[in-house]
Amino acid sequence: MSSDKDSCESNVTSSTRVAYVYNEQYTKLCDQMPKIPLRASMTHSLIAAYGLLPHLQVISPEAASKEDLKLFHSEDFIDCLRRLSDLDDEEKYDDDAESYGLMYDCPAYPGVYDYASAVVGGSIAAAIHLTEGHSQVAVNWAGGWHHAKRSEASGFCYFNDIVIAILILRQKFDRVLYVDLDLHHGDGVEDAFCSTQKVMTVSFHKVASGFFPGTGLIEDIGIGRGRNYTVNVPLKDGLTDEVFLDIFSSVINRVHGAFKPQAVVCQCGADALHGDPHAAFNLTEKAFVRSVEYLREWDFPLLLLGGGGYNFANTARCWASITGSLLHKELPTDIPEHRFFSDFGPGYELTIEPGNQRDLNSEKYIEEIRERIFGDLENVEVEEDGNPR
Ligand SMILES: CC1(C)CN(C2CCCC2)C(=O)N1c1ccccc1/C=C/C(=O)NO
Ligand SMILES: [Zn+2]
Repeated sequence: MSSDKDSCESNVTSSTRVAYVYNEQYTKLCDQMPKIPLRASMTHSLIAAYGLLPHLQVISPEAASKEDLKLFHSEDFIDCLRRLSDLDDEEKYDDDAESYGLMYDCPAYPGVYDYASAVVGGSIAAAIHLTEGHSQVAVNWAGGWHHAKRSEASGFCYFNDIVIAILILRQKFDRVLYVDLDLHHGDGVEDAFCSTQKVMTVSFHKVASGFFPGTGLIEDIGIGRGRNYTVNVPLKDGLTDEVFLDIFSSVINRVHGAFKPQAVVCQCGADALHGDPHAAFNLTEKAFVRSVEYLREWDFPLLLLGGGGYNFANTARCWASITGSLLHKELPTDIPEHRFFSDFGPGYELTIEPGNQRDLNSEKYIEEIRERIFGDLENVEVEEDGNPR
């Protein structure tokens, strides 16, 4: 006779369990990223402080091997990053470095190879967890580095963990949907899959003159066989939760109907939040939580990744809120006492205030881009293949 506990445990099936990539060494390594110091620990500590760890299936990652990295990156780029990462500062920059983007925004600071390959290992572990059917949702908040190219670091992204995770999902799922919620265009992932019908990339991001990376225009819809399988939703400063969720749900609904994805990867870069130093959009965590809830409703394998996010307390608030929502847990508004409590002042609350910048996204503008995207999606038709998931 199983006890209540056993029976309640047994009804945690693969479809309700949420896999969560974490181990102490991994998080300490991610904490060392110069531009986001301690952000990984702040996110994990808040999730732990809300008592969510016992409800998560923690998966401990290993660093990606060179073979793993070669699924997407060129060997010469991998070798160069390895070499530069082991040097200390003086003889750091040879002309190789420049051609691989390993200067300026992406310095090959000591240990960057270990950090970047650990993060790829985290997203690989999450993707494998989904292809093996152990859970329907897997989360790697330290992942999401969407700008990295095959042979070039870019925008503070060194190895593209997202592309490699999608390639792994593609070993089992015929059609994979990639959704990018980061403030910046997910150019590295779009470039990797712009000429295939097997991966549809949908990026919601700010477009403005001089704003990085400068790509992701509405007319960029993919090339060759991949034409119409790239979707870009260019948005302007002042975006609100309501306007975002309206365009998000209408576009994603059409994408779902046209592309019929069998697995979804969603990059949840939190630099689109109000309070981020970019000070671009007025979004709160509700925009992210509701977007993920929307994707969750389709109940196919879902991989969630982090990305940008330079107001570290707000980034932790956003990703902890998403994690709570995945577990159908209502999190109390008051931030629990924990190691980083003092960073959550002055309000010490989980919710983020909406920004009040003027919204440059007029109704007319939003209607124009919605109609344009709907028109392009009319050209997408996938035959319902017989393959099981
Ligand atoms: C160096 C960081 C990554 C940090 N950062 C912070 C510093 C203070 C305010 C924002 C940037 O703007 N950065 C960038 C610099 C050059 C090019 C790209 C990015 C960001 C990319 C990104 O977030 N993609 O999703
Ligand atoms: Zn970003």
